[in-house]
Amino acid sequence: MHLDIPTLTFVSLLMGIGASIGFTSLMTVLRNQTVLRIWVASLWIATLGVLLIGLRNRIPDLLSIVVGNGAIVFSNALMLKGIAKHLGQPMRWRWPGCFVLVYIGFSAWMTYVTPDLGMRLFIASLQAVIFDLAYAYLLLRYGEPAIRTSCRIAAAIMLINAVFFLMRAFMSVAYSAGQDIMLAGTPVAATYVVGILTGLASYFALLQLITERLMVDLSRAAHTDGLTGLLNRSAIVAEGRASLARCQQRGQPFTLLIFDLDHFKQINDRWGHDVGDAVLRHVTTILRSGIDWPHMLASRYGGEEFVLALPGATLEQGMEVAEKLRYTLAHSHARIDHQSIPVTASIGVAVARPGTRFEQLVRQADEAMYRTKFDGRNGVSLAMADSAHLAEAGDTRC
Ligand SMILES: Nc1nc2c(ncn2[C@@H]2O[C@H](COP(=O)(O)OP(=O)(O)OP(=O)(O)O)[C@@H](O)[C@H]2O)c(=O)[nH]1
Repeated sequence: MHLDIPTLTFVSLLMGIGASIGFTSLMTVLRNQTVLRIWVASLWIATLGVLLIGLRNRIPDLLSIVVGNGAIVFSNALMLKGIAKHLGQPMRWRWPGCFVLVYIGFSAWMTYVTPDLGMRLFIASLQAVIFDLAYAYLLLRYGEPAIRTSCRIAAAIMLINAVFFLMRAFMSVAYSAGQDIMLAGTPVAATYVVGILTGLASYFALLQLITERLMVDLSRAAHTDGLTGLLNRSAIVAEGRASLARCQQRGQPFTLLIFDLDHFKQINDRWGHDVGDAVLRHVTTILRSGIDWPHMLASRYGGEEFVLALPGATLEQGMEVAEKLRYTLAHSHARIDHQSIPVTASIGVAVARPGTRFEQLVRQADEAMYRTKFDGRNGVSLAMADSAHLAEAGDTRC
């Protein structure tokens, strides 16, 4: 077996074509993954670059060296853009764009003005090192905890890539090669073999990034309400049960609030369902910005009904939170399409007793909430058992 550079370039080309086809077919299934589109474009452009470089001596130098290397550096910039997008970071084209242009200019200079294969190889390797370090930096710096495993693995592969390209930058080129990379000699050929392996690892790293992101997105979608982003009904029941059990084990109190928007049907009937939806989002914003309780669980339980679980909150603290919520909602009209829509809520509060199950607590708070509706809405009521408890203690709030 003779692993010369043309053979290795051909293997790289086949691998690039295979990976590009594979990622393209994946894109047809995962249509809404815009990141995948960017990476697919990057892979095809890199493959084109390898093809043009591989056709050295068969096509003009302008195409083989300048356009070929330009395609590779542009594909690297696209890969960076995709990684930034994957991590939810905006990336402006200014610096990567300048880098690409300077690199292309340099390739042309080193081809036509002062031809120097060694220097060309050195700079080409250095640009790869810079991009690999940039990928790894982004992945380690901005990978959110939920997708950290795939980010760390990908970053490790990119760092190995960077080390490999750094070694290639200092490889000596055979004297007899002249300006032809295909004759650069055994040390450079050996780096091609390593490059094929690390390239393969990079494809798997991309797949892993996409897979972990999809799993996190799916799990989030299964737990959250699409309109408000709050927990959905089944998620609050599951998480509420666990939270209540923890509080009961530690002997801590646990209070639950249910609130239902008043006359919500009238909002829908008068302004339409879109405005109704916007009102639900407005209520969510008030909830998120106005109520700050450690480890609070907030959920849209049904249509215009919300549940708040307050682990560690006593009855009195739960009542305070409920009153604050009622007051804030009643004094913050939803401003939608230049209209000011008054929003009030009827709230029910229940505190867990020893052995109370989460579902029981929800039922008790729900009954209290219906009493608020009955009493004229825009108010707070306690569950029966809790009212009796407060009355015994001489508190008249119930
Ligand atoms: N816009 C919008 N409306 C919803 C959604 N889910 C449920 N609704 C509407 O919420 C309204 C609830 O009406 P009702 O149960 O009569 O309650 P209400 O008008 O708030 O009256 P009270 O609860 O007695 O104060 C219905 O018109 C539902 O169509 C939703 O996701 N978006």
